[in-house]
Amino acid sequence: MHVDPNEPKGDGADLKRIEAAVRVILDAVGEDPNREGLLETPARVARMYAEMFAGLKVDPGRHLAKVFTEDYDEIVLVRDISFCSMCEHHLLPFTGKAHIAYLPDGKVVGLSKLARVVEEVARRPQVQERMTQTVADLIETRLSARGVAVVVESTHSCMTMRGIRKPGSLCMTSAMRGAFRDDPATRAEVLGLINR
Ligand SMILES: Nc1nc2c(ncn2[C@@H]2O[C@H](COP(=O)(O)OP(=O)(O)OP(=O)(O)O)[C@@H](O)[C@H]2O)c(=O)[nH]1
Ligand SMILES: [Zn+2]
Repeated sequence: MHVDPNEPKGDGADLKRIEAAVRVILDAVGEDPNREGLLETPARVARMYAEMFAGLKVDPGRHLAKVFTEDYDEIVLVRDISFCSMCEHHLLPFTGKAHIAYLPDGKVVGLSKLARVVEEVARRPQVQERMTQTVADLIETRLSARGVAVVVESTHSCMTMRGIRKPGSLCMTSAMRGAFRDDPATRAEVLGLINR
């Protein structure tokens, strides 16, 4: 099969089919997809969806494969990891911050890798609850952590721009595993650090 090296890469997404669908949508809302300002729009939107959904084709857990043996068994917390995901109900963005803490069991991971996991898990159509749990599951299983706490706070465009239209509303979700779930003092400690 001939592959044009200049053809935009869709990271697994079918750009041509997305383009065709966007043309249909423009037409259906009463626009003229052939007017000058909209000519390139279907291709732009196709690239945008490929980027926003790039996390569908990858295993975000691969970032947790490289670990460092470290004699440290207290909380590791990376706070304020910004992300942009897509609500699967309206295909509108929800954006905010994720906070990730874990209790290592003899091995720690590079701090940036926690942000890489969030970044990739975010790039899927989903609900915030599932995103929160997916991140927690990956860290718990790949690091065999004694505890994992994931707190996500975000603004859903589908609640601010349309529908109920409540700008400023914030949705918070959390997934607590291991000691953070079972031990109230450990849970209180991590929530104190996240909320500080
Ligand atoms: N639980 C949850 N709900 C979400 C998330 N993102 C969007 N929603 C909600 O999904 C729901 C979809 O409700 P529907 O009644 O099927 O759709 P709708 O008529 O567009 O709903 P409205 O937004 O109330 O106008 C809405 O209440 C959204 O606020 C999310 O991450 N988690
Ligand atoms: Zn929505």
